[in-house]
Amino acid sequence: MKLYDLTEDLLVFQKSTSHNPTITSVEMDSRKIQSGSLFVALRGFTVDGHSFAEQAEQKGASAIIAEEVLNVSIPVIVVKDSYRALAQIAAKFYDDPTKQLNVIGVTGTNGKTTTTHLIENIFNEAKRSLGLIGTLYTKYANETFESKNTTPESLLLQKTFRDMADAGVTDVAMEVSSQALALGRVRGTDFNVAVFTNLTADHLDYHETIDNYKHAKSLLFSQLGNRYADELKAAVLNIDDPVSAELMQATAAPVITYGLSDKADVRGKNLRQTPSGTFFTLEIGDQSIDLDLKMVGRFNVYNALAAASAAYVSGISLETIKSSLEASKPIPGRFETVNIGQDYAVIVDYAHTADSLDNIMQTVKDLATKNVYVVVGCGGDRDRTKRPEMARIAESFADLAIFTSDNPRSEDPEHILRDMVAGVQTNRYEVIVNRTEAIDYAISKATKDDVIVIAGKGHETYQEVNGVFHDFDDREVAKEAIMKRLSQA
Ligand SMILES: CC(=O)N[C@H]1[C@@H](OP(=O)(O)OP(=O)(O)OC[C@H]2O[C@@H](n3ccc(=O)[nH]c3=O)[C@H](O)[C@@H]2O)O[C@H](CO)[C@@H](O)[C@@H]1O[C@H](C)C(=O)N[C@@H](C)C(=O)N[C@H](CCC(=O)O)C(=O)O
Ligand SMILES: Nc1ncnc2c1ncn2[C@@H]1O[C@H](COP(=O)(O)OP(=O)(O)OP(=O)(O)O)[C@@H](O)[C@H]1O
Ligand SMILES: N[C@H](CCC[C@H](N)C(=O)O)C(=O)O
Ligand SMILES: [Mg+2]
Repeated sequence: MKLYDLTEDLLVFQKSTSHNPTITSVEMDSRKIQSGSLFVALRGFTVDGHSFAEQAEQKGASAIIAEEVLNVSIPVIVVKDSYRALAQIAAKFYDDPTKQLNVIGVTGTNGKTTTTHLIENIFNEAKRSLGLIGTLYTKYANETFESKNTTPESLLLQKTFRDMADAGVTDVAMEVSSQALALGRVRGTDFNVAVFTNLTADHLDYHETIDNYKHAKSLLFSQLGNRYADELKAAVLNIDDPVSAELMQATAAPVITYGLSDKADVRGKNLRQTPSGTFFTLEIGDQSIDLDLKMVGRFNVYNALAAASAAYVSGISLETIKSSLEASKPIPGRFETVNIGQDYAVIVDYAHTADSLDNIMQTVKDLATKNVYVVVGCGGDRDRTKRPEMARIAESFADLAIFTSDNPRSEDPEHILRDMVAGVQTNRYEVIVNRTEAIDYAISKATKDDVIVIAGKGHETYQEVNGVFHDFDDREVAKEAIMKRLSQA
């Protein structure tokens, strides 16, 4: 593709030459440049991509998109905002793949990974070919790719959509993080369905205020647009979360609501918890069907209702929704049980916000017949305000809370733990900085029918300390501790 064709829709401030080279690839990382690449220079959080312009030229780049005039001899197109330009160029270079796909974006503080997996199960059952993009991985056509971000930068995202469309994918379920929305990673993505799970405090290190955070989330709904031609457009909103009223105003698309209240279009009724799941009646308009969800917790009913709504507006029948939700497989690190024959329960869960911890602990407390222990920490270089809150919630539900390290990143683990302990109101807690020792300790205390919750890291297989990713998997550490105890018995 010629440079000018690729950039014809950009708002261009300056062009260094009228030379119009052929572009064979688009790159935002100078290290990946090959002969014929277009390099888009981004000002990042760590480094400024503009400082790699000369390197890009030496490696054979044909042209550069930048926010300033550069001292290179290849064509430079100066734009106001390289991130915006990148999203437009990427969509164009990969021939607008999302025009060919039914794209379902899921946003909200908690439940995105779970909801997208439930959507995947429903679409698989309906024999549609669905691609998944999110925290755990990108997955389509029987292949799985590692994720660095929950929502990738626009360039990788558009390439992924193109590969999906070429592989015969028809529908995509993707997690859309608030950071991705704020940074414009999904500009250029033509969403058909936008789903909102809930909003509670998180990521305030990044967004600073809850209003900014809310605003970032609302971008998914404001960019959803109107329904035109034969294209499906729908905003799927959780009516029981007050933020939905604002999102309803933000979107021009038709709205379908879900929730437990009577006012919802898609309703969950007659909830009944069992140790292995939740029975409820799924009502859509005047249709209703009983459903035996193999997931515990009221919050998972919300996730199921969100997934059911997205599937319903995409044309999938209630019967298919029922059978696929009933057969849903466990999601890695989400209420994942570690069971090697011990007589107490060990649950690994990704609750790393106050609201998710509250939900998971409430659910466990409702089901437990004996003592409940929780091992939990908070990530470093992340929202500090959630630390005392999470500690308070942990000790309020558990008979004993063991506070430990999550991913300390660049922070002193003792300092993070001090922030947590500032929130406690009882003495039902202990502090053990080393996460392996904390898990060992919890397991050494358990007796028959007790429940141990290990929260915060879920599926993660590493612990990040000062930029180094050490192998660490709560499920493996718990298994070893249980085995050690069983062998000593
Ligand atoms: C704060 C943030 O969002 N950072 C993202 C950002 O990194 P960055 O700004 O530090 O990039 P940088 O290293 O400064 O590089 C700037 C530019 O120079 C280029 N470069 C760099 C080096 C070089 O030699 N040559 C070169 O050209 C880079 O390719 C880049 O284009 O761009 C990277 C590439 O797209 C992202 O992977 C990275 O996400 C990091 C890993 C991150 O932790 N992000 C978090 C905040 C995030 O986005 N989280 C949400 C999920 C949260 C949730 O689910 O709860 C997410 O969607 O993942
Ligand atoms: N609808 C929900 N409401 C509140 N808490 C939830 C909900 N669904 C899941 N959780 C809790 O939040 C944790 C994370 O769930 P999930 O991974 O689905 O969310 P997420 O939005 O993808 O999170 P992240 O932004 O970190 O990727 C779960 O392990 C569970 O404890
Ligand atoms: N996407 C979230 C995940 C947090 C997981 C938790 N284990 C932590 O490290 O804080 C974040 O990066 O804030
Ligand atoms: Mg997720």
